[in-house]
Amino acid sequence: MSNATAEPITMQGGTMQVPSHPIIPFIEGDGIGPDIWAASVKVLDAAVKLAYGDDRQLHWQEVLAGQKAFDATGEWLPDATLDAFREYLVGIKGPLTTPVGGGIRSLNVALRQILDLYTCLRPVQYFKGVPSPVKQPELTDMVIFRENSEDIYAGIEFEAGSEDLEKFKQGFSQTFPERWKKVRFPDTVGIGIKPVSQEGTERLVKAAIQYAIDNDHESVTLVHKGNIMKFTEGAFRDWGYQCAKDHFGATEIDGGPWCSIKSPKTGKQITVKDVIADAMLQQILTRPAEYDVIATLNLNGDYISDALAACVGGIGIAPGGNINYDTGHAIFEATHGTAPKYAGQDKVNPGSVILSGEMMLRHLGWTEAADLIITGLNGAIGAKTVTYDFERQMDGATLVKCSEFGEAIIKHMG
Ligand SMILES: NC(=O)C1=CN([C@@H]2O[C@H](COP(=O)(O)OP(=O)(O)OC[C@H]3O[C@@H](n4cnc5c(N)ncnc54)[C@H](OP(=O)(O)O)[C@@H]3O)[C@@H](O)[C@H]2O)C=CC1
Ligand SMILES: O=C(O)CCC(=O)C(=O)O
Ligand SMILES: [Mg+2]
Repeated sequence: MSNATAEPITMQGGTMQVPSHPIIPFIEGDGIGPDIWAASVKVLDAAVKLAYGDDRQLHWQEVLAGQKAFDATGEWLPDATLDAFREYLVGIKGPLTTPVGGGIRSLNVALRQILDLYTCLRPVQYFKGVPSPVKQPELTDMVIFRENSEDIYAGIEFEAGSEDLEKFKQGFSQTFPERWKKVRFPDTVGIGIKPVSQEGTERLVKAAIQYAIDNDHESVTLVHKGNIMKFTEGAFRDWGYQCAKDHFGATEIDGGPWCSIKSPKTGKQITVKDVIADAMLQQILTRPAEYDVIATLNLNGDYISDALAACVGGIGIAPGGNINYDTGHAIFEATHGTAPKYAGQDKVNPGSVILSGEMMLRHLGWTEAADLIITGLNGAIGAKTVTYDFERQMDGATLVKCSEFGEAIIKHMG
Protein backbone atom coordinates (compact mmCIF):
# COMPACT_ATOMS: atom_id res chain seq x y z
CA MET A 1 0.00 0.00 0.00
CA SER A 2 1.34 3.43 -0.98
CA ASN A 3 1.78 6.07 1.74
CA ALA A 4 0.93 8.98 -0.58
CA THR A 5 -1.93 11.21 0.56
CA ALA A 6 -5.36 10.62 -0.93
CA GLU A 7 -6.73 13.77 -2.57
CA PRO A 8 -9.94 14.83 -4.28
CA ILE A 9 -10.25 15.20 -8.05
CA THR A 10 -10.96 18.85 -8.86
CA MET A 11 -12.00 21.01 -11.82
CA GLN A 12 -9.77 23.97 -12.57
CA GLY A 13 -10.53 26.32 -15.45
CA GLY A 14 -12.85 23.74 -16.99
CA THR A 15 -10.21 21.00 -16.88
CA MET A 16 -10.27 18.01 -14.57
CA GLN A 17 -7.24 17.71 -12.30
CA VAL A 18 -6.64 14.12 -11.28
CA PRO A 19 -4.15 13.55 -8.46
CA SER A 20 -2.07 10.37 -8.43
CA HIS A 21 -4.08 9.08 -5.44
CA PRO A 22 -7.68 10.26 -6.04
CA ILE A 23 -10.48 9.64 -3.55
CA ILE A 24 -13.25 7.73 -5.34
CA PRO A 25 -16.63 7.37 -3.61
CA PHE A 26 -18.45 4.12 -4.32
CA ILE A 27 -21.87 2.66 -3.61
CA GLU A 28 -21.87 -1.12 -3.31
CA GLY A 29 -25.50 -1.44 -4.42
CA ASP A 30 -28.46 -3.69 -3.62
CA GLY A 31 -29.15 -7.28 -4.73
CA ILE A 32 -26.19 -8.55 -6.74
CA GLY A 33 -24.34 -5.28 -6.03
CA PRO A 34 -22.08 -6.58 -3.18
CA ASP A 35 -20.97 -9.67 -5.18
CA ILE A 36 -20.23 -7.62 -8.28
CA TRP A 37 -18.50 -4.84 -6.40
CA ALA A 38 -16.21 -7.27 -4.54
CA ALA A 39 -15.08 -8.76 -7.87
CA SER A 40 -14.82 -5.40 -9.66
CA VAL A 41 -12.77 -3.49 -7.12
CA LYS A 42 -10.06 -6.17 -7.26
CA VAL A 43 -9.89 -5.88 -11.05
CA LEU A 44 -9.70 -2.07 -10.99
CA ASP A 45 -6.99 -2.06 -8.31
CA ALA A 46 -5.01 -4.75 -10.13
CA ALA A 47 -5.13 -2.83 -13.43
CA VAL A 48 -3.90 0.38 -11.77
CA LYS A 49 -1.14 -1.48 -9.93
CA LEU A 50 0.02 -3.26 -13.07
CA ALA A 51 -0.05 -0.05 -15.12
CA TYR A 52 1.56 2.35 -12.65
CA GLY A 53 3.12 0.37 -9.79
CA ASP A 54 3.03 2.47 -6.60
CA ASP A 55 2.86 5.78 -8.47
CA ARG A 56 -0.93 5.79 -8.66
CA GLN A 57 -3.73 4.29 -6.62
CA LEU A 58 -7.50 4.67 -6.35
CA HIS A 59 -8.55 5.46 -2.77
CA TRP A 60 -12.01 4.01 -2.33
CA GLN A 61 -14.46 5.70 0.02
CA GLU A 62 -17.69 3.84 0.61
CA VAL A 63 -20.84 5.93 0.63
CA LEU A 64 -24.26 4.55 1.38
CA ALA A 65 -27.45 4.37 -0.66
CA GLY A 66 -30.36 1.95 -0.94
CA GLN A 67 -31.11 -0.78 1.57
CA LYS A 68 -27.69 -0.62 3.22
CA ALA A 69 -28.12 3.12 3.80
CA PHE A 70 -31.66 2.69 5.11
CA ASP A 71 -30.60 -0.01 7.55
CA ALA A 72 -27.71 2.10 8.84
CA THR A 73 -29.23 5.61 8.83
CA GLY A 74 -32.98 5.42 8.16
CA GLU A 75 -32.39 7.31 4.89
CA TRP A 76 -32.35 5.77 1.41
CA LEU A 77 -30.03 8.41 -0.02
CA PRO A 78 -28.24 10.22 2.83
CA ASP A 79 -26.99 13.78 2.35
CA ALA A 80 -23.46 12.58 3.17
CA THR A 81 -23.55 10.44 0.02
CA LEU A 82 -24.58 13.35 -2.17
CA ASP A 83 -21.95 15.56 -0.51
CA ALA A 84 -19.23 13.00 -1.25
CA PHE A 85 -20.14 12.79 -4.95
CA ARG A 86 -20.29 16.59 -5.07
CA GLU A 87 -16.91 16.99 -3.42
CA TYR A 88 -14.95 14.16 -5.03
CA LEU A 89 -16.43 14.71 -8.52
CA VAL A 90 -16.05 11.17 -9.91
CA GLY A 91 -17.47 7.99 -8.41
CA ILE A 92 -18.91 4.58 -9.21
CA LYS A 93 -21.95 2.66 -8.04
CA GLY A 94 -23.63 -0.72 -8.07
CA PRO A 95 -27.33 -1.07 -8.93
CA LEU A 96 -30.05 0.11 -6.55
CA THR A 97 -33.54 -1.35 -6.23
CA THR A 98 -36.63 0.64 -7.24
CA PRO A 99 -40.02 -0.81 -6.27
CA VAL A 100 -42.68 -0.97 -9.00
CA GLY A 101 -45.93 0.95 -8.59
CA GLY A 102 -45.47 2.52 -5.14
CA GLY A 103 -42.70 3.05 -2.63
CA ILE A 104 -39.60 5.19 -3.06
CA ARG A 105 -38.77 6.79 -6.37
CA SER A 106 -35.62 5.61 -8.11
CA LEU A 107 -32.44 6.43 -6.19
CA ASN A 108 -30.50 5.92 -9.41
CA VAL A 109 -32.56 8.57 -11.16
CA ALA A 110 -32.40 10.81 -8.07
CA LEU A 111 -28.57 10.75 -8.10
CA ARG A 112 -28.56 11.73 -11.78
CA GLN A 113 -31.06 14.52 -11.23
CA ILE A 114 -29.71 15.98 -8.00
CA LEU A 115 -26.14 16.08 -9.37
CA ASP A 116 -27.43 17.10 -12.82
CA LEU A 117 -25.57 14.26 -14.55
CA TYR A 118 -27.36 15.02 -17.78
CA THR A 119 -25.69 12.47 -20.04
CA CYS A 120 -26.08 8.74 -19.60
CA LEU A 121 -23.21 7.48 -21.75
CA ARG A 122 -23.52 3.82 -22.71
CA PRO A 123 -21.06 2.40 -25.22
CA VAL A 124 -22.14 -0.85 -26.87
CA GLN A 125 -19.39 -2.96 -28.38
CA TYR A 126 -18.89 -6.60 -29.19
CA PHE A 127 -16.20 -8.66 -27.47
CA LYS A 128 -15.05 -11.53 -29.66
CA GLY A 129 -16.33 -14.90 -28.49
CA VAL A 130 -19.30 -13.59 -26.49
CA PRO A 131 -22.48 -15.54 -27.34
CA SER A 132 -25.08 -13.36 -29.05
CA PRO A 133 -28.60 -13.88 -30.45
CA VAL A 134 -27.75 -12.03 -33.68
CA LYS A 135 -25.82 -13.35 -36.70
CA GLN A 136 -23.17 -10.63 -36.90
CA PRO A 137 -22.87 -9.05 -33.46
CA GLU A 138 -19.60 -7.34 -34.45
CA LEU A 139 -21.66 -4.96 -36.63
CA THR A 140 -23.18 -3.47 -33.49
CA ASP A 141 -20.79 -0.74 -32.42
CA MET A 142 -22.65 2.23 -30.99
CA VAL A 143 -22.39 4.83 -28.27
CA ILE A 144 -25.63 5.91 -26.64
CA PHE A 145 -26.06 9.45 -25.32
CA ARG A 146 -29.24 9.18 -23.28
CA GLU A 147 -30.67 12.40 -21.87
CA ASN A 148 -30.68 11.82 -18.12
CA SER A 149 -32.47 14.76 -16.50
CA GLU A 150 -35.81 15.23 -18.26
CA ASP A 151 -38.65 13.30 -19.91
CA ILE A 152 -41.09 11.23 -17.86
CA TYR A 153 -38.17 10.30 -15.59
CA ALA A 154 -38.53 13.75 -13.99
CA GLY A 155 -41.15 11.96 -11.89
CA ILE A 156 -44.05 14.39 -12.28
CA GLU A 157 -46.87 11.92 -11.83
CA PHE A 158 -50.32 12.04 -10.28
CA GLU A 159 -51.70 8.83 -8.82
CA ALA A 160 -55.21 7.78 -9.82
CA GLY A 161 -57.70 8.71 -7.10
CA SER A 162 -55.26 10.94 -5.20
CA GLU A 163 -56.02 14.41 -3.86
CA ASP A 164 -53.20 15.84 -5.95
CA LEU A 165 -54.69 14.36 -9.10
CA GLU A 166 -58.06 15.94 -8.26
CA LYS A 167 -56.35 19.35 -7.98
CA PHE A 168 -54.49 18.77 -11.24
CA LYS A 169 -57.71 17.68 -12.98
CA GLN A 170 -59.57 20.76 -11.82
CA GLY A 171 -56.91 23.17 -13.03
CA PHE A 172 -56.31 21.34 -16.29
CA SER A 173 -59.94 20.73 -17.23
CA GLN A 174 -60.88 24.36 -16.52
CA THR A 175 -57.97 25.75 -18.52
CA PHE A 176 -58.05 23.23 -21.36
CA PRO A 177 -61.60 21.78 -21.49
CA GLU A 178 -61.26 20.45 -25.07
CA ARG A 179 -58.02 18.64 -24.27
CA TRP A 180 -59.39 17.20 -21.04
CA LYS A 181 -62.23 15.66 -23.09
CA LYS A 182 -59.60 13.52 -24.83
CA VAL A 183 -58.88 11.64 -21.63
CA ARG A 184 -60.68 8.35 -22.19
CA PHE A 185 -61.44 7.30 -18.59
CA PRO A 186 -61.22 10.52 -16.55
CA ASP A 187 -62.45 8.99 -13.29
CA THR A 188 -59.78 6.33 -13.04
CA VAL A 189 -56.89 7.92 -14.87
CA GLY A 190 -53.36 8.41 -13.53
CA ILE A 191 -51.32 11.18 -15.19
CA GLY A 192 -47.63 11.61 -16.00
CA ILE A 193 -45.96 14.74 -17.38
CA LYS A 194 -43.12 14.65 -19.88
CA PRO A 195 -40.93 17.77 -19.77
CA VAL A 196 -38.40 18.14 -22.61
CA SER A 197 -36.62 21.47 -23.01
CA GLN A 198 -34.43 23.15 -25.59
CA GLU A 199 -31.62 23.65 -23.04
CA GLY A 200 -31.82 20.02 -21.94
CA THR A 201 -31.77 18.77 -25.52
CA GLU A 202 -29.02 21.10 -26.60
CA ARG A 203 -26.50 20.17 -23.92
CA LEU A 204 -27.06 16.46 -24.58
CA VAL A 205 -26.81 16.72 -28.37
CA LYS A 206 -23.80 19.01 -28.07
CA ALA A 207 -22.04 16.41 -25.91
CA ALA A 208 -22.91 13.66 -28.42
CA ILE A 209 -21.58 15.62 -31.42
CA GLN A 210 -18.44 16.65 -29.54
CA TYR A 211 -17.88 12.99 -28.65
CA ALA A 212 -18.28 12.05 -32.33
CA ILE A 213 -15.68 14.66 -33.27
CA ASP A 214 -13.23 13.70 -30.51
CA ASN A 215 -13.48 9.99 -31.24
CA ASP A 216 -13.69 10.07 -35.04
CA HIS A 217 -17.23 8.75 -35.47
CA GLU A 218 -19.15 8.88 -38.76
CA SER A 219 -22.62 9.86 -37.63
CA VAL A 220 -24.85 11.04 -34.82
CA THR A 221 -28.47 9.84 -34.96
CA LEU A 222 -31.25 11.63 -33.07
CA VAL A 223 -33.72 8.94 -31.99
CA HIS A 224 -37.22 10.15 -31.11
CA LYS A 225 -40.95 9.46 -31.37
CA GLY A 226 -41.61 12.93 -32.73
CA ASN A 227 -44.41 11.90 -35.07
CA ILE A 228 -46.64 11.23 -32.06
CA MET A 229 -45.17 13.41 -29.29
CA LYS A 230 -44.60 16.45 -31.45
CA PHE A 231 -43.72 19.09 -28.88
CA THR A 232 -41.45 16.92 -26.75
CA GLU A 233 -39.83 14.23 -28.90
CA GLY A 234 -40.41 16.12 -32.16
CA ALA A 235 -38.94 19.24 -30.59
CA PHE A 236 -35.94 17.15 -29.44
CA ARG A 237 -35.28 16.34 -33.08
CA ASP A 238 -35.66 19.95 -34.26
CA TRP A 239 -33.57 21.38 -31.41
CA GLY A 240 -30.98 18.68 -32.04
CA TYR A 241 -30.54 19.71 -35.68
CA GLN A 242 -30.51 23.36 -34.62
CA CYS A 243 -27.76 22.60 -32.12
CA ALA A 244 -25.68 20.93 -34.86
CA LYS A 245 -26.04 24.08 -36.98
CA ASP A 246 -25.54 26.66 -34.22
CA HIS A 247 -22.60 25.05 -32.44
CA PHE A 248 -20.86 23.00 -35.12
CA GLY A 249 -21.70 24.80 -38.39
CA ALA A 250 -23.70 21.86 -39.77
CA THR A 251 -25.12 22.30 -43.28
CA GLU A 252 -28.19 20.55 -44.62
CA ILE A 253 -27.82 17.61 -47.00
CA ASP A 254 -30.18 17.72 -50.03
CA GLY A 255 -32.50 20.26 -48.40
CA GLY A 256 -32.42 18.64 -44.93
CA PRO A 257 -33.29 17.78 -42.32
CA TRP A 258 -30.19 15.52 -42.29
CA CYS A 259 -27.08 17.59 -42.12
CA SER A 260 -23.34 17.29 -42.16
CA ILE A 261 -20.49 18.65 -40.05
CA LYS A 262 -16.87 18.86 -41.10
CA SER A 263 -14.84 17.47 -38.21
CA PRO A 264 -12.38 20.13 -37.05
CA LYS A 265 -10.06 17.31 -36.00
CA THR A 266 -9.97 15.06 -39.06
CA GLY A 267 -11.66 17.08 -41.81
CA LYS A 268 -14.04 14.14 -42.36
CA GLN A 269 -17.79 14.64 -42.66
CA ILE A 270 -19.98 13.61 -39.73
CA THR A 271 -23.62 13.05 -40.67
CA VAL A 272 -26.30 14.21 -38.23
CA LYS A 273 -29.53 12.32 -38.96
CA ASP A 274 -32.69 11.21 -37.19
CA VAL A 275 -34.92 8.19 -36.99
CA ILE A 276 -38.22 7.39 -35.33
CA ALA A 277 -37.62 5.16 -32.31
CA ASP A 278 -39.72 2.13 -33.32
CA ALA A 279 -38.04 1.93 -36.72
CA MET A 280 -34.66 2.26 -35.04
CA LEU A 281 -35.44 -0.63 -32.71
CA GLN A 282 -36.06 -2.92 -35.67
CA GLN A 283 -33.08 -1.61 -37.61
CA ILE A 284 -30.62 -2.31 -34.79
CA LEU A 285 -31.36 -5.95 -35.62
CA THR A 286 -31.53 -5.65 -39.41
CA ARG A 287 -29.01 -2.85 -40.19
CA PRO A 288 -26.92 -2.15 -37.08
CA ALA A 289 -23.94 -0.89 -39.08
CA GLU A 290 -25.95 2.23 -40.00
CA TYR A 291 -25.88 3.47 -36.42
CA ASP A 292 -22.93 4.95 -34.63
CA VAL A 293 -23.40 7.66 -31.97
CA ILE A 294 -27.01 7.80 -30.75
CA ALA A 295 -28.55 10.84 -29.03
CA THR A 296 -31.94 10.22 -27.52
CA LEU A 297 -34.40 11.03 -24.76
CA ASN A 298 -34.48 9.39 -21.36
CA LEU A 299 -37.09 6.65 -21.83
CA ASN A 300 -36.02 5.75 -25.37
CA GLY A 301 -32.44 5.57 -24.12
CA ASP A 302 -33.42 3.19 -21.34
CA TYR A 303 -35.13 0.78 -23.77
CA ILE A 304 -32.45 1.09 -26.45
CA SER A 305 -29.66 0.42 -23.91
CA ASP A 306 -31.02 -2.97 -22.91
CA ALA A 307 -31.93 -3.92 -26.50
CA LEU A 308 -28.44 -3.11 -27.78
CA ALA A 309 -26.82 -4.82 -24.81
CA ALA A 310 -28.71 -7.99 -25.76
CA CYS A 311 -27.36 -7.80 -29.33
CA VAL A 312 -23.74 -7.93 -28.14
CA GLY A 313 -24.16 -10.64 -25.53
CA GLY A 314 -26.31 -9.30 -22.77
CA ILE A 315 -26.69 -6.94 -19.92
CA GLY A 316 -23.93 -8.69 -17.96
CA ILE A 317 -21.28 -6.69 -19.84
CA ALA A 318 -23.14 -3.43 -20.50
CA PRO A 319 -21.37 -0.48 -18.84
CA GLY A 320 -22.28 3.16 -18.46
CA GLY A 321 -21.49 6.53 -16.99
CA ASN A 322 -23.68 9.43 -15.86
CA ILE A 323 -21.79 12.59 -16.67
CA ASN A 324 -22.10 16.36 -16.47
CA TYR A 325 -19.51 17.57 -18.99
CA ASP A 326 -19.67 21.11 -17.62
CA THR A 327 -19.05 20.52 -13.89
CA GLY A 328 -17.04 17.31 -14.34
CA HIS A 329 -19.30 15.34 -11.99
CA ALA A 330 -19.67 11.72 -13.03
CA ILE A 331 -20.95 8.47 -11.56
CA PHE A 332 -20.21 5.29 -13.47
CA GLU A 333 -22.61 2.36 -13.20
CA ALA A 334 -23.76 -0.79 -14.95
CA THR A 335 -26.75 -0.72 -17.29
CA HIS A 336 -28.40 -3.64 -15.48
CA GLY A 337 -30.27 -3.67 -12.19
CA THR A 338 -30.09 -5.61 -8.94
CA ALA A 339 -31.19 -9.01 -10.37
CA PRO A 340 -32.52 -9.97 -6.91
CA LYS A 341 -32.96 -13.68 -7.63
CA TYR A 342 -29.15 -14.00 -7.89
CA ALA A 343 -28.27 -11.87 -4.84
CA GLY A 344 -25.56 -13.31 -2.60
CA GLN A 345 -24.81 -16.28 -4.88
CA ASP A 346 -21.46 -15.04 -6.28
CA LYS A 347 -22.89 -16.02 -9.64
CA VAL A 348 -23.59 -13.14 -12.00
CA ASN A 349 -21.31 -11.48 -14.52
CA PRO A 350 -19.37 -8.58 -12.94
CA GLY A 351 -18.40 -7.36 -16.44
CA SER A 352 -20.82 -4.41 -16.50
CA VAL A 353 -19.37 -2.80 -13.38
CA ILE A 354 -15.81 -3.74 -14.36
CA LEU A 355 -16.31 -2.07 -17.75
CA SER A 356 -17.96 0.90 -16.04
CA GLY A 357 -14.76 1.14 -14.00
CA GLU A 358 -12.79 0.90 -17.23
CA MET A 359 -14.81 3.87 -18.54
CA MET A 360 -14.09 5.72 -15.30
CA LEU A 361 -10.34 5.11 -15.65
CA ARG A 362 -10.45 6.40 -19.24
CA HIS A 363 -12.44 9.44 -18.02
CA LEU A 364 -9.60 10.11 -15.54
CA GLY A 365 -7.06 9.79 -18.34
CA TRP A 366 -5.65 6.55 -16.89
CA THR A 367 -5.79 4.86 -20.28
CA GLU A 368 -3.02 2.34 -19.63
CA ALA A 369 -5.01 0.82 -16.75
CA ALA A 370 -8.22 0.94 -18.81
CA ASP A 371 -6.50 -0.86 -21.68
CA LEU A 372 -5.31 -3.60 -19.33
CA ILE A 373 -8.90 -4.27 -18.28
CA ILE A 374 -9.93 -4.72 -21.93
CA THR A 375 -6.97 -7.05 -22.47
CA GLY A 376 -7.91 -9.05 -19.37
CA LEU A 377 -11.57 -9.28 -20.33
CA ASN A 378 -10.74 -10.42 -23.86
CA GLY A 379 -8.35 -12.99 -22.38
CA ALA A 380 -10.91 -14.40 -19.94
CA ILE A 381 -13.60 -14.63 -22.63
CA GLY A 382 -11.10 -16.07 -25.13
CA ALA A 383 -10.17 -18.77 -22.60
CA LYS A 384 -13.91 -19.47 -22.20
CA THR A 385 -13.77 -19.05 -18.42
CA VAL A 386 -17.10 -17.28 -18.07
CA THR A 387 -20.07 -16.73 -15.78
CA TYR A 388 -23.43 -18.51 -16.18
CA ASP A 389 -24.90 -15.99 -18.63
CA PHE A 390 -22.24 -16.72 -21.24
CA GLU A 391 -21.55 -20.35 -20.28
CA ARG A 392 -25.16 -21.39 -20.93
CA GLN A 393 -24.77 -20.39 -24.58
CA MET A 394 -21.10 -21.25 -25.26
CA ASP A 395 -19.78 -24.64 -26.36
CA GLY A 396 -16.93 -26.01 -24.28
CA ALA A 397 -16.93 -23.17 -21.76
CA THR A 398 -15.88 -23.44 -18.12
CA LEU A 399 -18.48 -22.07 -15.73
CA VAL A 400 -16.93 -19.73 -13.15
CA LYS A 401 -18.36 -17.66 -10.33
CA CYS A 402 -18.59 -13.88 -10.31
CA SER A 403 -15.44 -13.60 -8.17
CA GLU A 404 -13.59 -16.15 -10.33
CA PHE A 405 -14.41 -14.25 -13.52
CA GLY A 406 -12.82 -11.17 -11.94
CA GLU A 407 -9.75 -13.26 -11.07
CA ALA A 408 -9.60 -14.59 -14.65
CA ILE A 409 -9.61 -11.01 -15.97
CA ILE A 410 -6.70 -10.13 -13.65
CA LYS A 411 -4.80 -13.25 -14.73
CA HIS A 412 -5.14 -12.31 -18.40
CA MET A 413 -4.10 -8.67 -17.99
CA GLY A 414 -0.40 -9.06 -18.41
N1 LIG B 1 -29.07 1.71 -12.55
C1 LIG B 1 -29.64 0.87 -11.71
O1 LIG B 1 -29.27 0.78 -10.54
C2 LIG B 1 -30.75 0.03 -12.20
C3 LIG B 1 -31.62 -0.53 -11.29
N2 LIG B 1 -32.63 -1.34 -11.70
C4 LIG B 1 -33.49 -1.92 -10.66
O2 LIG B 1 -33.10 -3.29 -10.46
C5 LIG B 1 -34.20 -4.06 -10.01
C6 LIG B 1 -34.33 -5.35 -10.80
O3 LIG B 1 -34.66 -5.01 -12.15
P1 LIG B 1 -34.89 -6.07 -13.30
O4 LIG B 1 -35.93 -5.54 -14.19
O5 LIG B 1 -35.03 -7.45 -12.74
O6 LIG B 1 -33.56 -6.00 -14.20
P2 LIG B 1 -32.10 -6.54 -13.92
O7 LIG B 1 -31.22 -5.87 -14.91
O8 LIG B 1 -31.74 -6.40 -12.49
O9 LIG B 1 -32.18 -8.10 -14.24
C7 LIG B 1 -32.84 -8.65 -15.35
C8 LIG B 1 -32.11 -9.88 -15.86
O10 LIG B 1 -30.91 -9.45 -16.49
C9 LIG B 1 -29.89 -10.40 -16.32
N3 LIG B 1 -28.80 -9.77 -15.57
C10 LIG B 1 -28.80 -8.63 -14.86
N4 LIG B 1 -27.61 -8.37 -14.36
C11 LIG B 1 -26.80 -9.37 -14.76
C12 LIG B 1 -25.43 -9.67 -14.58
N5 LIG B 1 -24.63 -8.87 -13.88
N6 LIG B 1 -24.94 -10.81 -15.14
C13 LIG B 1 -25.72 -11.60 -15.87
N7 LIG B 1 -27.02 -11.38 -16.08
C14 LIG B 1 -27.55 -10.27 -15.55
C15 LIG B 1 -30.52 -11.56 -15.58
O11 LIG B 1 -31.05 -12.41 -16.61
P3 LIG B 1 -31.39 -13.97 -16.51
O12 LIG B 1 -32.63 -14.07 -15.68
O13 LIG B 1 -31.60 -14.35 -17.93
O14 LIG B 1 -30.23 -14.69 -15.89
C16 LIG B 1 -31.63 -10.87 -14.80
O15 LIG B 1 -32.64 -11.73 -14.39
C17 LIG B 1 -35.43 -3.13 -10.12
O16 LIG B 1 -35.71 -2.64 -8.84
C18 LIG B 1 -34.95 -2.02 -11.04
O17 LIG B 1 -35.64 -0.84 -10.80
C19 LIG B 1 -32.78 -1.67 -13.03
C20 LIG B 1 -31.94 -1.15 -13.98
C21 LIG B 1 -30.89 -0.22 -13.64
O1 LIG C 1 -33.59 3.34 -11.50
C1 LIG C 1 -34.02 2.24 -11.81
O2 LIG C 1 -34.45 1.46 -10.97
C2 LIG C 1 -34.00 1.80 -13.24
C3 LIG C 1 -33.14 2.66 -14.11
C4 LIG C 1 -32.81 2.05 -15.40
O3 LIG C 1 -33.37 1.08 -15.85
C5 LIG C 1 -31.73 2.62 -16.18
O4 LIG C 1 -31.26 3.71 -15.88
O5 LIG C 1 -31.31 2.00 -17.17
MG1 LIG D 1 -32.61 0.47 -17.74
